Amino acid sequence: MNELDALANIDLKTREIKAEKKQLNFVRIGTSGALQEDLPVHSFLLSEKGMGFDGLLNFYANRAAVSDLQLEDAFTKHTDWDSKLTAPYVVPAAEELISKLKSDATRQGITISAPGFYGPQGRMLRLKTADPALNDKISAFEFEGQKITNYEMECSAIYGLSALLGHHAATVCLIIANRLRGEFGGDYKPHMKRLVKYVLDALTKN
Ligand SMILES: O=P(O)(O)O[C@H]1O[C@H](CO)[C@@H](O)[C@H]1O
Ligand SMILES: O=c1cc[nH]c(=O)[nH]1
Repeated sequence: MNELDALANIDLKTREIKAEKKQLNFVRIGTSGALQEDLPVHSFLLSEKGMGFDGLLNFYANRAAVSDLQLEDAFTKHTDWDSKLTAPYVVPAAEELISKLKSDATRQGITISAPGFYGPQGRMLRLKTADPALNDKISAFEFEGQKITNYEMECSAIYGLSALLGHHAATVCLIIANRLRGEFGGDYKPHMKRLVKYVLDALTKN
């Protein structure tokens, strides 16, 4: 994100920040695991908010200005969040992109970006997780009608840095597994092609 912003908004010869800033649009197309039982494998999930378990945005000044602090507070209380973990941050997607990408073909929700695929998403092989009930608490969480729908690993950082830098971002993921139903989609490439076409069509119409 910083590199892409630098290409647009820093004069690389003089190393000065340009007076007039260019606003970029970022749309992440990814894969994700569902955290709600009614979210089918191979459905398209549009992330209205990104919730970071990675702590990235906490390193930046003014991060509160772009964050949904009420939702963060409700979530940390609901999960009895361990203070030794990084504080979760929540950043909304750009409304302009959400309205272009939202349709009957998408479901909307809050997406958690985890800093790892195993423990940070509640998966256990030989190692047990610190709070084995965390995924159940996440699926049960509701704030002002909003629910957490899925796990992946990049959305929240893209939303957070875009918002701080004045860019627009959205994420649409193909659901490739439903953790609650124990469903795993197998070869998802044809469905990913469908999603890429859907996003390109939605962004270029009108
Ligand atoms: O969405 P893509 O880029 O497929 O990446 C997803 O798959 C990786 C985990 O296997 C994570 O990076 C997650 O976000
Ligand atoms: O469950 C999943 C699926 C894809 N990517 C993730 O990070 N988690």
